[in-house]
Amino acid sequence: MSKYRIYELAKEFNTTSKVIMDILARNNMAAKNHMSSVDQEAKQIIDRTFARKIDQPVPSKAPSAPAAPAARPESARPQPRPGAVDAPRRDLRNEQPSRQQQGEQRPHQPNRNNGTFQQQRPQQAAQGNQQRPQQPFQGNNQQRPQQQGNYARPQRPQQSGGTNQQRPPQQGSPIHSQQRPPYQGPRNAGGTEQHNDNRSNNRGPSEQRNNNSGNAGNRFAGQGQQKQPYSNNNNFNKNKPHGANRQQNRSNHGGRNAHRSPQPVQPKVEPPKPKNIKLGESIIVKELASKMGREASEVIKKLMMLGVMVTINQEVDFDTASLIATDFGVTVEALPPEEDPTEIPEIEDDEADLVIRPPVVTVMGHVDHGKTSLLDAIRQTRVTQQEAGGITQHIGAYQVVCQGKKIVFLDTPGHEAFTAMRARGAQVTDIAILVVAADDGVMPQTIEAINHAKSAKVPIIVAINKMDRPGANPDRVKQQLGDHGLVPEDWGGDTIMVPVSAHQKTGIEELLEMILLMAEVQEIKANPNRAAYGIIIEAELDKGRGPVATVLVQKGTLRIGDSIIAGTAFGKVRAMVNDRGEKVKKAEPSTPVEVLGLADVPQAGDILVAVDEKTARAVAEKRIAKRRTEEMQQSQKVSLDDLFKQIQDGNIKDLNIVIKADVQGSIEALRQSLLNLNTGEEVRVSIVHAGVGAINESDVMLASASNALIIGFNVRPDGNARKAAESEKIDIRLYRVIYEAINDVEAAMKGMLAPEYKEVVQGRLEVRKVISVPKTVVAGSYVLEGKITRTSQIRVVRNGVVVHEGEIEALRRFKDDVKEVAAGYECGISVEKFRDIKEGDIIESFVMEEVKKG
Ligand SMILES: Nc1nc2c(ncn2[C@@H]2O[C@H](COP(=O)(O)OP(=O)(O)OP(=O)(O)O)[C@@H](O)[C@H]2O)c(=O)[nH]1
Repeated sequence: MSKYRIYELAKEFNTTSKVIMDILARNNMAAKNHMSSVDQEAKQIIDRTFARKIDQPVPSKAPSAPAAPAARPESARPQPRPGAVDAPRRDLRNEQPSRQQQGEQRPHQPNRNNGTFQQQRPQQAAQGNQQRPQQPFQGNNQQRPQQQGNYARPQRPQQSGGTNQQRPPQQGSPIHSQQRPPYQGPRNAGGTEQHNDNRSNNRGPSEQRNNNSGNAGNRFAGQGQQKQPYSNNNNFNKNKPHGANRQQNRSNHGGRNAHRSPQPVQPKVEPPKPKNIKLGESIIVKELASKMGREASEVIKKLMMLGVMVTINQEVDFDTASLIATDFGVTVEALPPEEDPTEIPEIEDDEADLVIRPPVVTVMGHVDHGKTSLLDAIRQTRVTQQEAGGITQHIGAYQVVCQGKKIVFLDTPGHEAFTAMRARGAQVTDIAILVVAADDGVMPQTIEAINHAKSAKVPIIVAINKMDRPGANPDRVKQQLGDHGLVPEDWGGDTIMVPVSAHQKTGIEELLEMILLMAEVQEIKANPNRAAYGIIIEAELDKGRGPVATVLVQKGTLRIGDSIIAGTAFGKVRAMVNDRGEKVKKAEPSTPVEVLGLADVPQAGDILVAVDEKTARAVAEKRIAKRRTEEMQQSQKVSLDDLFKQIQDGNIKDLNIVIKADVQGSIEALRQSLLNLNTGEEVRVSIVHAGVGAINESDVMLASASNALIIGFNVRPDGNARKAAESEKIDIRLYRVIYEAINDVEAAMKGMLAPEYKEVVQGRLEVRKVISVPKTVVAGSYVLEGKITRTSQIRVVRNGVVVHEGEIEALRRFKDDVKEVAAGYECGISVEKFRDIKEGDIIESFVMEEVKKG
């Protein structure tokens, strides 16, 4: 008969000897100690006990198999409890083959619950063993669904510091579950006994308060069982890792909440997610997100991925917004552009209504290459000579006739100061004549002119001027132009180049023919039968006639009586004068005319449109309001405070200027020249306002608000403006020569440039005697080192602390005023506005020297 020692059995079932002895004791088989031997019958009981445990169902939703209990330290293992040891069963299973190999008689698994052990312990059976006898061994705890709810329930982790004993059996109720955070791990870090985990139940006497083991466990299980059938299986938890329990507990919460949730759970309302949205030209990120039913952060994230860094309140343009929307699977529809109340919608002309019109030509080129001379030559040969009796009027543009066809020349000879005007000229121009002096060749402004024409997509005809000059070298000019993309026709290129002499009036005819040829090729057309549309070439305030604007009509026909608007000026065409000084009743496309009747002086480059009177007035008012706002915003940017602070901080300073002049051309010249002074970084010229006409009170008030000076060119301030300027201390400068104005401003800027100073200490003196005289205090001092001069700045230092800094009132030796006292000499000093000088004070003399910039 086989004998088995207790400790051997314990080892075999991977448990303690005490567990084995307890099992045997319950079966009336006493064993003294772990060395005691037991017989085969006892071995079978132990076998059955542990085999039955294997068969006990395990919840189906239990997490994946926990770590083998064998891996845990002995101390962490559960105390022996009858029929409740889960740990060994796993090992037992693992060991089954070996036992079978040994030929052990194991009870048939399905029937093992009917064994003696079960029958002898009805209480145990009530805990669940009887309820699960029929379950076949699955070999997988997870396939045992019924146990899930019950085993987990008593194991719910307690709140930190809590004990199971204090808890009612319902401690794992949904309310508790909801109130507790799902994981209390960190709080328990110092003592796992706070877990209501069965693993910790048997760690020590004190910890057993918290556990469900032994009677407590059974009682607890029993209570649970009364409510729920499988509560006894709480013991399974003993071998579950913390995580598994917590996870299980969490999974149970939902289920129980579903049954008895006292608090209604608000379903999360998902914002609607439209499939299609409409977008304007731009949209704020926040709005875009809400339109798509998304979180702004999602949109920002997508934008960031596109490399667009924006905040929630920033705008993105239509294209960017469309990209983002597409990314979210939302289709985008473009909203029609919002109507700008300051804009007048342009009329689209029907192709069939277009007829040939004269080309508009601009003459461009470097300084002194002969633009004016060429224009004069053309005018003289074509206007004054051919149009007998016609007196050429200088209105900024004129028409010539060649081969019975008209050509319009814009009379805007170039100079650096006219760059802005010239750029505008290129926009109204059909053909650009580039004047290049045959002797001088291509110069910087020649290249600039080429670029202007190219950017305006205006074809260029080159006039190689001054061909009469001895140094004329047209081939060199052609070569230089070739380097800039203008290859002459005779060299295989497509640029027409005509050698001319403005002086000798040679080549003019050929040049005009070439212009007509190009106009033909370009098919320059316009619809004359519609409301007039043109550009302001020049505008001025005429003493007798009021505002006079030279208009180049581009489309439609302008007639006397037409209601017109140009920029902020509106009115009715009262009279029109052509370039020959003749009064005309209508002006067709490509006709330059002087227009009288506007209420205000428009700006060069403004678009003139003929509209009904009501619209003209309304739009003009809106434009005036818009301009005022813009001017206000501009002037607000540079307040006195800001300027002062910027100077102090050494930041960029703004020299604000208001320009008033007699004609628009002068304004443009002044503005451009002044802005060209903005080469350095220290002072920036800013034109806050520019207008035609006398300097008025409102100009002074604007200058006052924006800390600006006023430059008047060929204009004078009126009486009110003078008074206002006096009271507001506004500097008004009046000029008759543009360059004088520019020179003055340049000088003022240099004066304004903040010079950098550094302190240079000259000497140190010691105050040895203080003498009070009726009006001042004289400090009898000795020059310790260096020197002191009458113009030195001084600082009085007492015990290392500067008590005063200022200037010298008097510097004397004996009774004579002196300019300078050197080291080793005595002198008498009185300090300006400072009488508190004391014996022993040190006087430091220093000067501030400007740091020369390289
Ligand atoms: N020999 C000669 N001299 C010319 C010819 N055309 C112009 N000049 C002279 O060149 C100088 C400049 O001529 P302008 O017509 O004033 O030149 P511009 O390009 O209009 O000059 P800005 O208006 O200052 O840009 C004047 O002294 C002209 O007399 C020419 O065909 N032959």
